[in-house]
Amino acid sequence: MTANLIDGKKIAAETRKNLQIEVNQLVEAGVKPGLAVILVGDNQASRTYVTNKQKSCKAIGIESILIELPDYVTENELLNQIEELNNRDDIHGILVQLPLPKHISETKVIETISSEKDVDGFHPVNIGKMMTGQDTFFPCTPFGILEMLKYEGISISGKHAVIVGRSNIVGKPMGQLLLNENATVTYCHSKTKDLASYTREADILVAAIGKAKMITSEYVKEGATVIDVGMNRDENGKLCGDVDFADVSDQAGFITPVPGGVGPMTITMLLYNTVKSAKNKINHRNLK
Ligand SMILES: Nc1nc2c(c(=O)[nH]1)N[C@@H](CN(C=O)c1ccc(C(=O)N[C@@H](CCC(=O)O)C(=O)O)cc1)CN2
Repeated sequence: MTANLIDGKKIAAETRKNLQIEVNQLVEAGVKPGLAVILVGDNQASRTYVTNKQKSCKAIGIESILIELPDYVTENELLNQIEELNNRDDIHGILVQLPLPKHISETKVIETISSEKDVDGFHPVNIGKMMTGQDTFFPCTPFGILEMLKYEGISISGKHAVIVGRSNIVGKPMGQLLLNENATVTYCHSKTKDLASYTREADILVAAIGKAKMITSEYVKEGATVIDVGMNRDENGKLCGDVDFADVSDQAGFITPVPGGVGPMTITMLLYNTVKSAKNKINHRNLK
């Protein structure tokens, strides 16, 4: 059997078209959605992601500003910069590209961003709302994965979802979003013993491990949906995921590629959250 490909690029393009219509409507109502992106230091991968985020904003009419800070910026200087953006009326979304240099606390940075402008969905208020099933900004990567599953008509309710990886930005919120959709969720991580005994039970397997091609067909149940969040380089320096795509394609029912799977949806959901924040602003204005 050869798995059905979940084409993230295609789903992202369709979603962005719909978002562009919403942006046009917002502009007509006098609100141009604005996103501020803060990049600290000179990590090449982070720079590429930030450039892609800005290009994607521009393509659908979202105003985006980039604030570049040197890697020796102090934590206080960064927090002051965020406070300034919190107070700007033309900025509806703020994100600080991660990871940050070691002398800066990610927790403090995330907590300083106004929860109403936290389009990354990392603020504890937004995480709490997600955990209690409320509408809010959801973290972009797991939110994008959820949208891909829905787009493909893959049912989630009653299914066993196994998440490999427990990061705050992907693994943990992924499990919560799938639980909210009535999946039975198992979390696995670096200390899990006999990983394959869990992953082979998964109807939906999400690999967010950070190890090139680690998930081979022995880890996958026949017909399972396999979502690859990995972003690694293989032995030839070629971009690859956490899943051995060629091997697992013969075993899975649905599979995402790397590149062209989860990545484009991550950026799309950032655009979605920014538009949502601008819409919230209009709704608040109309309530006054
Ligand atoms: N503040 C944040 N920091 C980080 C996040 C995040 O959601 N918010 N996630 C990741 C990086 N990331 C977005 O920031 C991201 C990673 C990868 C892609 C992507 O489109 N990948 C492409 C391939 C890109 C390439 O060729 O190198 C793909 O999969 O097709 C988008 C966003 C960590 N930091």
